[in-house]
Amino acid sequence: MSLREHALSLFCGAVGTIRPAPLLKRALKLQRGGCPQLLVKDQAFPVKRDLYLVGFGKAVLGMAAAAEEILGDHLTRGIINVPLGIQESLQRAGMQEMLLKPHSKIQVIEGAKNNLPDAEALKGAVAIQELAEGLTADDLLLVLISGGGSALLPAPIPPILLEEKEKLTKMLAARGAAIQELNIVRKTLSVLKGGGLAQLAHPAQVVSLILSDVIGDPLDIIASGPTAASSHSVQDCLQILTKYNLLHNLPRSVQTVLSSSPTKPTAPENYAHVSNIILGSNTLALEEAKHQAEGLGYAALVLSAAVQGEVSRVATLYCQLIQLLCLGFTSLREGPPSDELRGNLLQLAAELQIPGLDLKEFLQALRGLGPDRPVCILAGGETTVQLHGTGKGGRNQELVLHVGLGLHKAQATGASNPQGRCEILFLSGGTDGQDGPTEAAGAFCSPGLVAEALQEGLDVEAFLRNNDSYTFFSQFQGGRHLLVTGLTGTNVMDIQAILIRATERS
Ligand SMILES: Nc1ncnc2c1ncn2[C@@H]1O[C@H](COP(=O)(O)OP(=O)(O)OP(=O)(O)O)[C@@H](O)[C@H]1O
Ligand SMILES: O=C(O)[C@H](O)CO
Repeated sequence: MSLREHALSLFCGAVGTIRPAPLLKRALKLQRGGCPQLLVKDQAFPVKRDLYLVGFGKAVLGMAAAAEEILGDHLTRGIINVPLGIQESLQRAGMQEMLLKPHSKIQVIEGAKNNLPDAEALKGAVAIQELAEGLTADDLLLVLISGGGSALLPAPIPPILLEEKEKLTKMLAARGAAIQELNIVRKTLSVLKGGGLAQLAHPAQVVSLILSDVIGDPLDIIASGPTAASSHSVQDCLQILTKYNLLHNLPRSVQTVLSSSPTKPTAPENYAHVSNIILGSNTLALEEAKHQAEGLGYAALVLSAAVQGEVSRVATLYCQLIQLLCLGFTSLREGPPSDELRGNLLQLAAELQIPGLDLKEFLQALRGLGPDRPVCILAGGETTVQLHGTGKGGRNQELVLHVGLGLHKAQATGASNPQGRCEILFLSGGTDGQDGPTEAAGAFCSPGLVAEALQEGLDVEAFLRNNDSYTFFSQFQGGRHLLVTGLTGTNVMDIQAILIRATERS
């Protein structure tokens, strides 16, 4: 099998393991009988009277289908907001288990085309708000949450208009704001985010089941934390708007809301009726990919499930790591080139501040890998892209293009070229199957990409300058290097894989 086939199979295996149905079936049970109870992991919640379900996010359709199967007749009614086209896409992909059955008690609202809030998503948010407001102390509200939930649950505080809020979040994203920053702003301007939904559902018992797509699994940031106590204040929001130079151009409506926002978030004791439970995350996906890589004969290591930072800096980290791995396949394993690369890598990792990453320890583990086995390094997380061009792309495709360029430059300038002894493949893909506003999940590259593209008249650097990675990969060798999976119905951020094997013994 080619490295590319291996990489694809690892990616699909990783995504398979964080599919909503298996996750939910493992975590959620209904104990029937005189006084039924909802069992979630090791917690029990009595179902005193009616059981309602709401949900929002890219993975929520499959979560809802599995939940309805488990809850059966005990479910009174549900509403979920899911991405536009997801039912058709899953139907086409034959993923029946992710679809609701005919006569389901759950109403599905599709919206947020290209992950942007729109009128349909707003309609869904209003319906969810009304359901939550009507609950009593005898009701239980099961909330299904996954990434993409922010765009699918827009409820701007009046007089802010949806378009105004959308424009502001778009500007923040384009200026490179991280998801934490973006969602702190969204929370301040929203009725349902930042714990708003949980407060409206009070006094009902609220149980939220969450698929995390944010580094470190912070409950108050994932989907902007509609059922989590917020640790952020309006002051934090103002700081972010100042940082991105947006404070002085705010619409009047936003200014009005900011000036009348409470200075402190709702106190945690007001969340006694809420339980937020994480069901799955990027870590789980990487564990599965590692397991599968080992099955394919690789010596596999997970670098981190929290890779973050500006996309070109992260690409440099991966390029240096690849160079170092290639040295492992040559007689240059120890000595000056290797020491220099190690030093550079440590510096870069310190700059990127990847939470929990002990690169020294990782490099030590790398040294321990046998010299003859192919190597697979896995990582996950979410990079940030500063949009300065007008092209079409996503952070995974842009990362892959940067890595291709970096490997090309290293090849061209390296005195002793360790890449020559290895076959190398790099993959980066979004587990949701959609990288930015494109039809691809990500892309693959190997060190020959830049030279081969030039033969087709494609200048990689020009595409990068215009943030046009999708157009590049669509044109390059007939789109062969795009990773296209279709919407997967799940979402735990992005996954990267580096696969390397020796082409000759050194
Ligand atoms: N032309 C482009 N080139 C590179 N990246 C882009 C481009 N256009 C948008 N992006 C990036 O795509 C990201 C949005 O992609 P996507 O819709 O996949 O969001 P997401 O973060 O996965 O969403 P969620 O976390 O809500 O599921 C933003 O980080 C944005 O900067
Ligand atoms: O919806 C969102 O806010 C992002 O996907 C992070 O959870």
